[in-house]
Amino acid sequence: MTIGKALTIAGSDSGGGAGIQADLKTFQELDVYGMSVITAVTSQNTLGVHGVYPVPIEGVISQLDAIAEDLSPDAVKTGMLFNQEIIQIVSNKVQKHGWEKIVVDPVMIAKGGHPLLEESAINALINDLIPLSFIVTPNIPEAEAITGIEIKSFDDRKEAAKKICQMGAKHVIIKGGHQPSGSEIIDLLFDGHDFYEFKGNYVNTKHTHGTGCTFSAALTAELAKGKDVIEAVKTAKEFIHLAVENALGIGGGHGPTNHWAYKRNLAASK
Ligand SMILES: Nc1ncnc2c1ncn2[C@@H]1O[C@H](COP(=O)(O)OP(=O)(O)OP(=O)(O)O)[C@@H](O)[C@H]1O
Ligand SMILES: Cc1ncc(CO)c(N)n1
Repeated sequence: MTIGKALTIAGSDSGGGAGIQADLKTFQELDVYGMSVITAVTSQNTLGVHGVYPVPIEGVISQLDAIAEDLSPDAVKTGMLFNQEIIQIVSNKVQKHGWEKIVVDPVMIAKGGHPLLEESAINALINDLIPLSFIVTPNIPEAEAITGIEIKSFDDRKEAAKKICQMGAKHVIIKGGHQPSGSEIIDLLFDGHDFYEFKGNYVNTKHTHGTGCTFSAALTAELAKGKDVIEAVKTAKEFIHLAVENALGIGGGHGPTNHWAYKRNLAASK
């Protein structure tokens, strides 16, 4: 039996709804073997971020090298990278080890407003990581920070997507969670030539902690299985939609999504 192998390079969320924890849960649910490089430990719950503790750079290097020596990931995602030094190391190692299917989720700010990336690191993200990416998955504020384009309309989003591909990304998907279009949320994919829209009903809930991480992890899992980008985005959108629709109601703030929902729904429909 061959099994897809996916690696997440991201921060730990003690609350379990976002970051490394969301990524590994998602990989598991999509039948992909999950591995992790932890860049920072965060103390968080559904109410907010209490603290951020970056892993010393030697620790990040050592985790990346240990994986490269023995396990070759079929797809790799990056999440919270926190600072310029970590971004540059990740960029070097990705190139050195010839890892190809790189999904860059340019995590910048937690739902409650706490920064998860130092502002001085945005240039490193643009110069060192985006050019290596197979796909970048910004939300609207992240796309604005990367491109300097203020996104108010769908046309602004298209312009920002073009600019991100010009920076060297093979694909970009600008997610619509921060700007619902009526009763729908539209995620916009650009492959350098064409635009594709992925639509889903907007679910009126405050339980959206980790939606971005879960979406990009599902996308990475599908790429690790060898799916093409359109198929992978379709599955990722379905996965996150069901996860939000069936949120667990855990915690007093922005609760986690339901990582079991996609597989249970699939099993029930058989
Ligand atoms: N209320 C919702 N109902 C349905 N789908 C949603 C909802 N909120 C987000 N999504 C979906 O979740 C995915 C992530 O979108 P979003 O724009 O929220 O990312 P994000 O802001 O990066 O998340 P995070 O805050 O975890 O970083 C997208 O596919 C989006 O369509
Ligand atoms: C560790 C971590 N990564 C990403 C996010 C964004 O959802 C978060 N809240 N925490």
